[in-house]
Amino acid sequence: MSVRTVGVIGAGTIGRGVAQAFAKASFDVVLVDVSQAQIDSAISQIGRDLLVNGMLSGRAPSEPPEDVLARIRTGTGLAPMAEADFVVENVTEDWDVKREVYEEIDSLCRPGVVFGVNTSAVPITRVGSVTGRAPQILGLHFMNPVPLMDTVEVVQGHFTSEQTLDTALGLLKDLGKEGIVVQDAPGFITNRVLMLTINEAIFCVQEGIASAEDVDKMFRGCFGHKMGPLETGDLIGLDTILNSITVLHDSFRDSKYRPAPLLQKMVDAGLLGRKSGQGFHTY
Ligand SMILES: NC(=O)c1ccc[n+]([C@@H]2O[C@H](COP(=O)([O-])OP(=O)(O)OC[C@H]3O[C@@H](n4cnc5c(N)ncnc54)[C@H](O)[C@@H]3O)[C@@H](O)[C@H]2O)c1
Repeated sequence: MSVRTVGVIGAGTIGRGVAQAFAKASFDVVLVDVSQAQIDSAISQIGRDLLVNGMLSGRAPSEPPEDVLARIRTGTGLAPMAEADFVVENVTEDWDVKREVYEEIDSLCRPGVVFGVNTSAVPITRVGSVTGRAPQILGLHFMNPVPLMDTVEVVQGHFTSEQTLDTALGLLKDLGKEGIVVQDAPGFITNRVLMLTINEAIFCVQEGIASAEDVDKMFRGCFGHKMGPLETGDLIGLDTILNSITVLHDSFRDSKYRPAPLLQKMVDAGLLGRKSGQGFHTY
């Protein structure tokens, strides 16, 4: 099936970036959310981003932002998904919320339409099991901010077909992104490794081995990373880090994923990183 219209469900942090990336690459986009306020905020952020990124690139914009925005239609229910040739779901990371969405779109969308699951930890095979189209379901773990990150973790569920993978990898190429295929496992690759690293860095600070500033400085200076693990944790949100490492702990039942007590304490104190103004660093 050739893809012209992309359905994007969820207009939050990641969904708005996904909508922007597809519209910029000349696809027609239908962006839906349960909240009109989220849609309004998404559309104004996309407009601002298109302007700023155009200026930062130092090149004349290939297209005025209003032309890109004109390719994004919006709605507050799932009904418009009936028009989609390909769907990317980006709703809240809560299995009950996601399950309801998949049950509904499975009956709304044409047979053969592929569903890309954007999730940090929900198993792709489980999503497939609540639909009648498991071969057409795969994970598309976009990174934040979507328009600037050129690699996507593509997750093959137990029943995901090769044809589905080919369709998705081709679409990502159209967005100027490379998809890297991994198998379905808790946290996939990115979150499994990253969360463990951030959690271990938090243990080091807790034990007084080094300050948060020095831990981050070492990762930047010694390894050439753009950001250290604690800065990265602050960017993602320490509540999200705690949630993710807890999912890994529950899934593997392996004590190496136990959350650092200092991480739990900071979340209890409301010190969540950038979004609260204070985490391991001050913003
Ligand atoms: N934030 C990140 O850095 C990041 C990175 C990769 C993947 N993800 C994954 O992407 C998904 C979304 O994360 P986010 O950070 O954008 O969350 P978010 O909370 O910013 O946005 C979620 C959006 O989903 C909407 N929503 C909830 N129920 C809905 C429904 N039934 N129908 C339509 N919309 C609904 C909410 O109103 C909200 O706007 C999660 O599964 C998350 O794990 C997030």
